[in-house]
Amino acid sequence: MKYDEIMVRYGELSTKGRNKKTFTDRLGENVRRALHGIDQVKVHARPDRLHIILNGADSDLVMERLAKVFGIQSFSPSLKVTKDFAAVAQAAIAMMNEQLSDGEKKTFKVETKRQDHQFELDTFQMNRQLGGALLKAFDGQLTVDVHHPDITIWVDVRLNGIFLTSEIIPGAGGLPVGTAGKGMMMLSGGIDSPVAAYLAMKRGVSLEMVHFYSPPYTSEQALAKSKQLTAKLAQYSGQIKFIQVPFTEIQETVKEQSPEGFLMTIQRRFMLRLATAIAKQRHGLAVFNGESLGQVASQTMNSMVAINDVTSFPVLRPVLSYDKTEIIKIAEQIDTYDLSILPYEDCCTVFTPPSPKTKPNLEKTRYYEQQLDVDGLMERALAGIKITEIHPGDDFLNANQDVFAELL
Ligand SMILES: Nc1ncnc2c1ncn2[C@@H]1O[C@H](COP(=O)(O)OP(=O)(O)OP(=O)(O)O)[C@@H](O)[C@H]1O
Repeated sequence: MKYDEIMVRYGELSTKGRNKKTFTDRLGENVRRALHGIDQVKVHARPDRLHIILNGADSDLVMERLAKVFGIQSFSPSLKVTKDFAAVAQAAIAMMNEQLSDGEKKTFKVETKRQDHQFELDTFQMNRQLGGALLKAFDGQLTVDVHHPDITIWVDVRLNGIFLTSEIIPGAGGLPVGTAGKGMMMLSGGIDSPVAAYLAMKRGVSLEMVHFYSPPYTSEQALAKSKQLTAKLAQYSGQIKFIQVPFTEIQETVKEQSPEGFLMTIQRRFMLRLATAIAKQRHGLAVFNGESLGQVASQTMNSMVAINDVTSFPVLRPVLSYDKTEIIKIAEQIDTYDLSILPYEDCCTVFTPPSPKTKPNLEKTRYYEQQLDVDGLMERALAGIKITEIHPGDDFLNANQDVFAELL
């Protein structure tokens, strides 16, 4: 069906009182960004609803992109007709036709809302007359059920025309990305951190990805994979800055100079210190990671105490209380799982000792770390940072197809 408009209902943001305009403006901007390249559409973010005027654009494509924009409760593809009952009836019959296969019997109701009180029919009259027209057109196939209908035709009599829809499609929920401030996401190539990133963005956080890599111990493919995950996540937020931080010197030094039981904790402290320093430079308000309580040695509360010691920034862990199976389920939903399980060598895996401490002692950790040139190592890692801007749909893996084929 050739729809004229997609009508969008706001999610939680409609409860935000005086901040509402900031939220609706931001959502409007995010929707425009998500529809980038579909030039003929017009987006109007009004206080009560957001309207996307299609001007002939493919409604399926628009809705596919819209389904990934946070801050939307639901949306409905709509037909627009002139303020004339015959035109309304014709559009409703066409809509019903789409929903009924030959000879199928269904129940229905018409539900009208009227903004234009000058229109000749009130809501009750419209419900009755349009219901009658549909019963006549689909004689024997349709019966009215006002309580639990199979199909509802919603009619909205507005000042600029009459809009009809028969579908309410659930949106992504959450809050518009950007309304909760900026955070630094520690993104590995694993399963958990992309899911944590998705959940943080869902609560309105605008993320920049911080990725530690250790050439030659980690390969170009491992880096490409993290970038590809970022491109997937960018579908939910628009472009994302990807900050790659060289971590080789730190890992080699820690491995060489620290006792084996403390390698992991000290490496993690460097990661968090670097993520905090980057957040400070780039006006981020918090650091996010993909830790889930008790999952591995570095994710016990004792380890968190020893690692968190290096920062005064909030370290937020969106998947903290999720089981692995729950995390995997989300990863599958957001289509990051297949990428995450591609075999690759993470900088942590390469340097992880066989038996890291699950209860590292904070004083001893500090003591062993003091033996290292922490400031120099930090300075050189920060000086080697490279930042790229990643857009939804960017392709890093196919650009590396040959090397990737070797991995599979
Ligand atoms: N190379 C890396 N670059 C950036 N962040 C990292 C890197 N490795 C680990 N992290 C961060 O530390 C968290 C814990 O890492 P770890 O490897 O212990 O756990 P994980 O549960 O396997 O997480 P993931 O599946 O996200 O890799 C990750 O979720 C991520 O936020």
